[in-house]
Amino acid sequence: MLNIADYIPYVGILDVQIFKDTSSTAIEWVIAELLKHPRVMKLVHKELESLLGLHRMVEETDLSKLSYLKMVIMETMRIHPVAPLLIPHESIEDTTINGYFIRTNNAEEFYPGRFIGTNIDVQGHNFAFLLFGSGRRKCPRLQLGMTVVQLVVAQLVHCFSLELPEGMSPDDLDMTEKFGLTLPRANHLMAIPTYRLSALQ
Ligand code: HEM
Repeated sequence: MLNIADYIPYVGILDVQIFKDTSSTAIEWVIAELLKHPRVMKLVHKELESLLGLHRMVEETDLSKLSYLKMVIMETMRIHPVAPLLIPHESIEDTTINGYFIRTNNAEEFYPGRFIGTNIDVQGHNFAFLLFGSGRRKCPRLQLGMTVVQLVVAQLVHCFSLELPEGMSPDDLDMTEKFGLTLPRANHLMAIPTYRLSALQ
């Protein structure tokens, strides 16, 4: 059995609290959402396999090609904002504002495909989506944070099939948050890994 929080080597090496808090929180939530949504996990595996095969690990230079994985990470961080004090909002009824249609109540639905065909990114230019803040006080380590989250998630998911502990179904997965300056899982995520890469078997 693997405690995902203990299995984040890049974060462990850099002994910087802010770095550990933000990046490891995001990584743990991404893996939790993937375990909760096996169909999305399959699509991430498919993207990784079609781009890299199963004979080598993901490298930093591969990340720009992993567009579905990036959407999964953005969708996870939209639902579980690492720095939650930028208050989240939700529409309580279907509405149109300045020509933009805003659907009711789908803010909590995990749907990475919502970013397809949009130019929404994490840079803080889209005020609907401010994962790292915006303007002069936005996160100065946005690039580092995103790169580490993408690389660690890509390597974990590419190298291992991750299964929930025996008898637990995706619907049983506890997604309780612990509110504070950051928004980690209330309980660490446990998963059972099996090697996928042929070189590692
Ligand atoms: C997934 C990773 C991360 C997320 C989601 C994140 C998010 C944020 C957010 C939302 C803010 C507040 C921006 C505002 O007030 O408008 C912030 C500020 C800040 N972040 Fe990050 N961060 C991440 C990673 C990191 C890392 C890795 C470091 C340092 C190694 C870092 C250092 C800082 C600092 C120093 C500030 C304060 C900036 C200021 O007040 O001028 N962050 N971050």
